[in-house]
Amino acid sequence: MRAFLGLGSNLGDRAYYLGEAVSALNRSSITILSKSRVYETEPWGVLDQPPYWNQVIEVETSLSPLDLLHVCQEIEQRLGRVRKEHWGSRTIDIDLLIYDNVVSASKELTLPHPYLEVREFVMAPLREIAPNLLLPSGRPISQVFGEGKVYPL
Ligand SMILES: Nc1ncnc2c1ncn2[C@@H]1O[C@H](COP(=O)(O)OP(=O)(O)OP(=O)(O)O)[C@@H](O)[C@H]1O
Ligand SMILES: Nc1nc2c(c(=O)[nH]1)N=C(CO)CN2
Repeated sequence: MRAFLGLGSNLGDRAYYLGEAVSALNRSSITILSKSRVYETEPWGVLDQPPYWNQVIEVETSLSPLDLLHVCQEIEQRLGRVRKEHWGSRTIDIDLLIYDNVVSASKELTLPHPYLEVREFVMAPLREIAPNLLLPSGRPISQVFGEGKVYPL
């Protein structure tokens, strides 16, 4: 199945953390189909934190949504992610944005990602690699812009 993952980092060597996360995802059960450019983005939600670097990748995977989530969380742990405040700074964050047409609303995994369409740090890289995507809301991605300024590196 195809899925889109959102990567973000705003602590430490952001390029290192994004690069390590992408290469850690390129494993037996996950094939990376495409990667967006990296974008420097203004913090969303909690504003007084360092700017992020964000990227979106498209993958093909045989993993279930939950197993894919757990792989992402394992990579976050390995890259030293420490959860302090919600939406706070982190070395690396890997979110499941979209997984095929799956809609799930469990606390552990909500799909599509609940903030997908309101975050320009997600929409800009996603629009770059999937310009004809029809969003879960039914709107074409070319017509949907989230909040926040983004600057492609
Ligand atoms: N689509 C999803 N992708 C990633 N995590 C999810 C998703 N849906 C629910 N979660 C749950 O959200 C919990 C908190 O994740 P995390 O701390 O990364 O949130 P955040 O990245 O700070 O905020 P946000 O989820 O708004 O991006 C995780 O333990 C995970 O189980
Ligand atoms: N620019 C930007 N802002 C954020 C980000 C992020 O990845 N990029 N992640 C958050 C929590 O997931 C909260 N705010």
